[in-house]
Amino acid sequence: MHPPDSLLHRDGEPFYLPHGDEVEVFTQCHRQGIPVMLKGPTGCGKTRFVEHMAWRLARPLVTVACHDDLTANDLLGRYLIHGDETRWQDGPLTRALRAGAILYLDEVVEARQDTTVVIHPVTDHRRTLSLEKTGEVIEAGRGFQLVISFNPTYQHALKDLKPSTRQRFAALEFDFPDREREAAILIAEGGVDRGCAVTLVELAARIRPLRDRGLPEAPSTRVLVAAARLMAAGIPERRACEAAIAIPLTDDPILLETLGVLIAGSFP
Ligand SMILES: Nc1ncnc2c1ncn2[C@@H]1O[C@H](COP(=O)(O)OP(=O)(O)OP(=O)(O)O)[C@@H](O)[C@H]1O
Repeated sequence: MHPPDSLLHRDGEPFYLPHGDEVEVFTQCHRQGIPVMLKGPTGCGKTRFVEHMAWRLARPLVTVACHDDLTANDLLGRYLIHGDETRWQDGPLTRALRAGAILYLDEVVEARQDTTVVIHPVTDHRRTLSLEKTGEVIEAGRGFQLVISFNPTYQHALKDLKPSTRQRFAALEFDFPDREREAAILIAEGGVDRGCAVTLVELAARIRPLRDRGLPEAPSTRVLVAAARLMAAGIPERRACEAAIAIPLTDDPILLETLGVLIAGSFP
């Protein structure tokens, strides 16, 4: 999965504004063949970071959105019937290994533990995968790297990674960017001017503490970018905030009213 063309720089570089040393640490992990875990809330730039790193390291990117029906065979591949013959079709893990790609397993805790175990042999010194169904042993191509993401707030006792899985990864922590960076992202991605970007960031700073008053999720950089894009496209500011920020965040009428008041205060 790659960002739409509109999000690419002219030379194809996916726009990513770093918050620390994550680019250097990831580059070294890639060089040393160390798998990487990205931890952080939804919409804070993890996917964009991987897209950016794949571009920087000139590796293909294979992305899998994990869910609880994902089976080991979905990752490995399966025999499919073509006319009267059966042919093996690689799954994303097998394809990524052969191509020396970066394999990004998004929201990996959603996948069942028996599924996540199939990644073990490719995350340690073996870097090989034994495909029982075809009898093949696949060695990871040069440049192959496994990256997983997870959002610690979604986590509960039944949905955690096994310690033996966790300890195979180096981890990078992500959070919402600081105000200056978030405003710069809204200008670059949302196409709004600085004044509007700063107002949106300040609005988010007022909304985020409402989590203590029952708001299920803090507004992410993603929803701010969406609001900025609607504004840049001519949708009135308050309507853009309501459509992109308030209504997606909650169904609770009292919280919606509070959000409406905060929006009206920011965009009078
Ligand atoms: N540091 C950043 N640089 C550039 N854009 C960013 C950055 N952080 C967030 N964004 C913007 O926020 C949007 C959402 O980020 P992204 O899709 O990477 O979130 P995510 O952390 O992968 O979320 P999820 O866990 O839901 O998959 C991006 O499309 C981009 O517009």
